[in-house]
Parts: sequence; structure tokens; C-alpha cells
Amino acid sequence: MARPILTAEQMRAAERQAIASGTPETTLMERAGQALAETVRLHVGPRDVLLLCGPGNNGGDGYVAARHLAAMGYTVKVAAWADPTSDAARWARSQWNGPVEPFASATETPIVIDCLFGTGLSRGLEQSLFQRLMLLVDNALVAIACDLPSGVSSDDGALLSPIGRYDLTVTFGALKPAHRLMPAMASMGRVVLADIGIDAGSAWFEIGAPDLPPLEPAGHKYSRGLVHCLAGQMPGAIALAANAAARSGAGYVRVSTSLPIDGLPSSIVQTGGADLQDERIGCILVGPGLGDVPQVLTLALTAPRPIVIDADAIGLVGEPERLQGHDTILTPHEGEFRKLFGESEGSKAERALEAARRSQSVIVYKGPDTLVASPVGSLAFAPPAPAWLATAGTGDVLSGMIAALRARGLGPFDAACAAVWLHGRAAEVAGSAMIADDLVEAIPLAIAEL
Ligand SMILES: NC(=O)C1=CN([C@@H]2O[C@H](COP(=O)(O)OP(=O)(O)OC[C@H]3O[C@@H](n4cnc5c(N)ncnc54)[C@H](O)[C@@H]3O)[C@@H](O)[C@H]2O)[C@@H](O)CC1
Ligand SMILES: [K+]
Repeated sequence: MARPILTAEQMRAAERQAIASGTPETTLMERAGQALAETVRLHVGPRDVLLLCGPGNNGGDGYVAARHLAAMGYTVKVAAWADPTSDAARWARSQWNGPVEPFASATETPIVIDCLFGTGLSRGLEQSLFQRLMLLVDNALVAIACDLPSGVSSDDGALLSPIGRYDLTVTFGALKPAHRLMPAMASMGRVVLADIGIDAGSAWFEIGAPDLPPLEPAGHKYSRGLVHCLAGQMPGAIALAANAAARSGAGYVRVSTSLPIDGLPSSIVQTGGADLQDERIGCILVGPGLGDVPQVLTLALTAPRPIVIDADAIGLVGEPERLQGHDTILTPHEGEFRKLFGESEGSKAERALEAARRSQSVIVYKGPDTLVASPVGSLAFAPPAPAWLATAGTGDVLSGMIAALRARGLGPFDAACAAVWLHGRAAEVAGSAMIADDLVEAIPLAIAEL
């Protein structure tokens, strides 16, 4: 299931919309606090709980959760860093009939719930506050963030002040960009999304397990999708990509190469020439192991077919506007992105969307927080992928997977999203000691699970 992602401003608008439709703000807060308490009950055993409450509505959620946890039988302590400043938070505070101690006197507790600041954080926490918070969080058996760890900038995932490591983050209505952007995402633990009755429709979302095109009973290798790979100076990389394409369900994978490539399965056809006008081609793949051979990219761009442009070919594009009018998917990592699009301002999300607009291409902006952006403003955030994907050749595997799913008939944005999800899942299946070749072997297993 794809989960929606909203900026802080969009979240406030959705909240205003819910209030205008007759749901009072205190009801939303009640639902949020109750969901937080329920999540603790479901995920964590019956140990003492400390809730740390801030002045805004994040703190309000904390007072509500304290009431529900106490009713569930937990031993609950509440420590406030400041008195409530919003009406809803004052209401929530008034409903909590236990003691509230000053933040400075809070001591280490097995379960710590950080309800200091959420989407309303406007600057870093003062030093004495973040130091004490980090101590309590890092010494807890289980640390839980209400909406966001305090110190995280909701819209871009930046750390406005240092944060500890959380086991669980419970968010409401929609995920926020920071839940899926570095560096913040690395410290959030599992992110649980609670429904509080807000309509959180958005063009931004977290990628969920894909629906792949059904296989036609009367299908044949061309209708299943023909991927045409263009080799370059280092054919090992394109061989990996071609293998990945074949194992992602392409009906037919061809590689144009001037040098025979050893070790390719015989089902992958090697050709000397490259007839890219062949209308049966579902997707062309260019870039892995290409080297400095710009004429191969130019050749690919003469073909009126979908193209995946990866690795070396990204650096050969020149101006992103050159790609307008082509049906292209680009798969840059950070260095390749900056080489093609320059040093632009803004969050990773904004830069990905701007790059997609300029090039009129789908951009797969890779990294520990991979994003897929479309020229019309759709933006997909990858769920966290295993750290062991950071090894040679995994990018080649991804580009082959995207080319296969594009050739199988998915649109460029959907093909990229599906491949990113399956790539992460295949890495989990392959395990932490995998090499890129093992990742290829794991693709059919990941697809079989769908
Ligand atoms: N938007 C929604 O639909 C809902 C929001 N809810 C909760 O409300 C939260 C947002 O509430 P708020 O907008 O009140 O924001 P916060 O509770 O995140 O914080 C706002 C308060 O903190 C102060 N502040 C900001 N940065 C500070 C800093 N570095 N040091 C000291 N003070 C600082 C602000 O002046 C303000 O008083 C969400 O994160 C979520 O937990 C929930 O109650 C459910 C519904
Ligand atoms: K928080």
C-alpha cells in the first residue's frame, strides 16, 4: 500500500479542512494521542512510560496518550518542557489528571515517548534540551517519537539539532517527507501511520509493493517486452543490467556489443549491430559501463522508443533540456545528478521535481533515500532499503529492472517505482553479504512474493 506524504503546510491545510467539515481539533488530537497509546500497547511490553511534552500540539498528543496509557494499566510519568500554548494542547493537558514534572527532573525510564515538537518545529532545540532528550532517548529500552523526533525538519529531513535513535515513530494522517529523507529517516525506526480521519490525498507518497502487468496467456517474447541494451567500454556492467532485465520478466533481452561478453546466459542475445528502429523494442538501456562514448547515447536518442539513461550516459547528456520530447527515465546518484543538473537549492524532493521538469523525464534520484519524480509533479519516496545495497553493480541491476518493467508495459513513473521497490526487497531476500550478482538472482524471488 502506498502511503501519502504531506509537507507541514499541506498537513495543516488538511487539518483545517477536517475542522471545517465538522471534526473539532480536539477530536483530531484525541485520535492522534489514542493511536499513539495503542501503538505502544501493540509494540511494547508493560514497562514504565515517560512522556515528554512540548508547548504545541505535539505535546497535546502526548497528554492524550498519557491518559490512554494510564487507563491501559501502564505506569505513566509526564514531564513538560513548557506549558501548553495552543487551545487544543491546553485542553489535552486539562484532561490528564496525573502529575506533570518539569522536564529538567525527568529521569531515565524504560519507555520514552518524545512529544516535544513535531511539524511545528521552526529552529533547532536549545543545547540543554537536546542533550537531555538524547540522554533519555538513548538510554530507554524503547524510544518512540510522536510524529517526528524533536529536532527534525519535517519538510526536508534535515536535523535542526542533534537527535537520538528511536525504535518507533508514530505519525498521523500522512507521512512527512522527513520520514523518508536522509539524514532524519535513519534515526526514526519503524514508521507507523495512524489514521485520524484526515483526508490526506497527495501527489507525494511512499512506494508500496507494485502491481505488475498480468501475463497474457497468448503472449510471446516480444509482447512480454524486448529490452535492448547498448554496451560500451566496460561490458561487465551492461551484462549485469541485462541479466537483471531478463530476471525482471522481460520477454527478450538483447545486447549490442562490439566485443563478445563472457558469461551472459545464452537466452540473452548478443548482436554486433544496433537496429534501434525496431518497433518491437519496448525499452532501450544505455549507460552502465558505457565509458566516454557519447555517440552511443546519441544513437539511443535517435530511436523513438522509451529509454533508460543510467551511469556514464547521464554525464554525456549535456543539457537536461536535450531530453525533452523523448520518453526517458534517468537514474542518477548524487554525483551524477549534480553533474547533469548543477548545484541547485532546496530539499532533495524539490530538486528531484525540478530536474524532472527541466528534462521532461522521470528521475530516479538514487541514494539511501531514493526518490522517483515525474515531470507532472508526482513524487515517490522509496521505503528504507538495506544498507548493503551500497555495493558495486547494484545501480546497474536497478537500471536493468526499470528497463524490463518499462518494456513490459508499465508507464515510466510506475516502472521506476516498481523497480525501486523490488530492488529493495530483492536485497532483503539476498541478505547482508550479497554482491550485485546475488541481487539479480533474488529478483525472481522478490517478484514471486507479490
Ligand atoms: N496537523 C494535524 O492535522 C494534526 C497535528 N497534530 C500534532 O500537532 C503537531 C504540530 O503541532 P504544532 O503546530 O503546535 O507544532 P509543535 O507541537 O511541533 O510545536 C509548536 C510549538 O513549538 C514552538 N517551537 C518551535 N520550534 C521550537 C524550538 N526549537 N524551541 C522551542 N520552541 C519551539 C512553537 O513556537 C510552538 O509553540 C504535529 O506534529 C502532531 O503531533 C495532531 O494533534 C493531530 C492533527
Ligand atoms: K516529537
